[in-house]
Amino acid sequence: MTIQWFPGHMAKARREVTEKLKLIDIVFELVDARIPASSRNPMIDEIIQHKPRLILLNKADMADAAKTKQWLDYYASQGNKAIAINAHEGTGLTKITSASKELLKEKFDRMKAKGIKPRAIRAMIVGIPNVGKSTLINRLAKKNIAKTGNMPGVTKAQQWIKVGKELELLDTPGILWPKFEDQEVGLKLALTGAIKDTLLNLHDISLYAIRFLEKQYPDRLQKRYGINEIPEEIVELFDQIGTFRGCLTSGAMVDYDKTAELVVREVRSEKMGPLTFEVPQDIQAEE
Ligand SMILES: Nc1nc2c(ncn2[C@@H]2O[C@H](COP(=O)(O)OP(=O)(O)OP(=O)(O)O)[C@@H](O)[C@H]2O)c(=O)[nH]1
Repeated sequence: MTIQWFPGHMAKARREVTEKLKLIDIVFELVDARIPASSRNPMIDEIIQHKPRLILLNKADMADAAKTKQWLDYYASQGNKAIAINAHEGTGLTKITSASKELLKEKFDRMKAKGIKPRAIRAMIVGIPNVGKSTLINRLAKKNIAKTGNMPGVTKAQQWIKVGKELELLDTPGILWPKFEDQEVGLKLALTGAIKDTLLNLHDISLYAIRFLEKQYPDRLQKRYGINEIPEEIVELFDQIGTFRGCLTSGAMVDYDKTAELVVREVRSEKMGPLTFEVPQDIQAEE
């Protein structure tokens, strides 16, 4: 599902997350490991304020492992705890509870010192559309969905999911909007499936993908499309790809629409191998 965001939707989404923050100890901020910066909500720090946060780099199976490591090191250097996960297969999920405990140690120690009975850590997942929130919730839930509607201050019944003995997760995630203002961010979001193709020109997306592969993973581009030497002219490159893969019109000319669609589909579908579209240096350069 991809939402069309308007100011009214954004305000409502923000309100819903803010409301639920009162119920939880920690936010699990889900981002796409292929675009950890571009898949964040631009106002996330302002929205969650000082609430402890665990960053989860999801879809790590589709990302370049060496670059995921760079991101994890970067977050650590910023004093943020982050974990790479694959919600689809369930990889990395066992670390979520231990990392949450570590982040909340002081708070829970203080509660203990005041004589408050130990309880499970309460968390909620937030993230932009399609980042894998429902997949993660379902993975963590297994069959342990418990209804606990009578918590103080809760008007609407909240469903809590028990994840082992030490963690409880709100069953509805906070859906926040992605960044829109930056053209490059938009292209990355489209390439990873976070926003609809129809919102951007398919040729622009494929051009971005090709330029990216040419720069970062030229060997994969060459191998996949039988290219000996990458030509300087992008049209020639499209011609070679289209010819190699049989994306032709009835008159045996290269069909650029089909070629663009093929490239975008293959970059998205892991046919090119795991890819990461941005590294921490990109955002550090902006800062
Ligand atoms: N390869 C891979 N795919 C994943 C992973 N997590 C989720 N997906 C896929 O990503 C797509 C979106 O996942 P959802 O769980 O529906 O995402 P969501 O954030 O709940 O989406 P919205 O309902 O739009 O907010 C689905 O096709 C999932 O199968 C992962 O770790 N690896």
